[in-house]
Amino acid sequence: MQLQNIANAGEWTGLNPTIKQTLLYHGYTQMTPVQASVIPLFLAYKDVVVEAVTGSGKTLSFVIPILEMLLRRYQQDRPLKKNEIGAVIISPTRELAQQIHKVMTPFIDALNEDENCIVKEGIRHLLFIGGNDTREDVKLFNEKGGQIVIGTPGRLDDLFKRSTIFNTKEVEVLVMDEADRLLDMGFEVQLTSIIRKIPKQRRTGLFSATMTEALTKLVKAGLRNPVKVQVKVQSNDGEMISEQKVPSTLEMFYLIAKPDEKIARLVSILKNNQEKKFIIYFATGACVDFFYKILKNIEGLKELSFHSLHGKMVTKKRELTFQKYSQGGAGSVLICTDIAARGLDLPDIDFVIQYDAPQDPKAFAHRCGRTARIGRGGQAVIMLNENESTYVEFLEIRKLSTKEYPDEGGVSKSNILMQIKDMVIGDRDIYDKVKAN
Ligand SMILES: Nc1ncnc2c1ncn2[C@@H]1O[C@H](COP(=O)(O)OP(=O)(O)OP(=O)(O)O)[C@@H](O)[C@H]1O
Repeated sequence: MQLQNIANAGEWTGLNPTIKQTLLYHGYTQMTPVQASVIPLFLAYKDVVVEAVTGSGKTLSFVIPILEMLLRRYQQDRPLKKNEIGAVIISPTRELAQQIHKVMTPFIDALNEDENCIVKEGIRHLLFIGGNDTREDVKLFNEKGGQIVIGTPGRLDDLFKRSTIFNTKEVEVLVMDEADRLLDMGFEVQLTSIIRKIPKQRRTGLFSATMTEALTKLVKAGLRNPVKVQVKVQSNDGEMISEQKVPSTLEMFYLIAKPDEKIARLVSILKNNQEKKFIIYFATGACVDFFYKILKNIEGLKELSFHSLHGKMVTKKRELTFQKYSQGGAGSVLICTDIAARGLDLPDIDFVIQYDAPQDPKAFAHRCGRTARIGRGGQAVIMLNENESTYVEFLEIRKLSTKEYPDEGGVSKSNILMQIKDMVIGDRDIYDKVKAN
């Protein structure tokens, strides 16, 4: 595999004028470094394995080439028939798939509005994710087809197997976003099954901020002589670092607290930084439900607006929560599991708190990466119990965090515990959650 290390941004060149106009309209005046490297490679029909820091613009680096390659095939007089798919994008979570769909929408709208667009029947991108009715998915595709499909691996595999109306023989581009996560989540069987249905003569892209050894197998099975793109990050002292997974505009801290002090420290951070937008990670869905009920009722936090998100919630509720939190400003707090650790692009998050250390060490960087995106600043704190203090060494070795978060005070531990006790006694539902924890 060839290795390309890049650090510089660049001008948008050689793109369809409508696509370029849409980029400029959105204020994307220049390509980010990852885009400057990946777009030309993809357009030169190379397979790519892309490892670039969180929030560096990886999504557009595959969205743009997919659209350009689709237009190109129509220019070459190779249009797609109604039930033929030209590109498949696989994402590990429903939220991320929805986000990719949303990033692509303005480009497709602009192309469809352009009377000179070569795709006269219109370009359609369809979203196929778990939680929705598969019969609706089939109906939707059957009605008008879709040249680009975006989805979660289980649902895509299911649809491609279940119904012969999805013709994948013309797929030219396959993208696996957060590719390492797709494998970690145990989707290897579904990925292999999808890959088998797609022609070998395709372009494939694997994208993530963190790559693992396990991916080597997938790369060997699914990619042909790929170029590996690693985007270097400039550290504060000017050194170029390629192993860094998070941007240098991110300030990272840890704090060590006894179990009975931890919640008071959390309350103190929230109370003392009410002008910020937060995301807080917990280990399980039960913890999320519990802290959601508790935190919003704690004195001093009632002005904040809390939202909760985990995998056991139904899709509609997940969508609604995500939408409300995205629109919320200062004082919005998302309480969630690792379901919201990767890929989600919420540019105005100021503060990431990891109340529970992640089980998978790679999730650390992805969680932190929800803030400080595209040159903005941000802070991230990981809260550790005393018996987890070796985690600090792990962070130091990885050059991730060496600063201890100061105790901002203003909160009495015994008062917080008293409030929680009252809430637990008064609420059977919370009581059950406490027992479950
Ligand atoms: N060329 C550009 N100029 C300015 N902003 C951009 C550009 N490209 C993308 N962005 C913005 O940067 C933000 C991050 O992009 P994106 O979500 O693609 O990052 P990512 O690398 O996929 O991050 P993660 O690893 O967390 O998934 C988005 O808000 C996007 O709109």
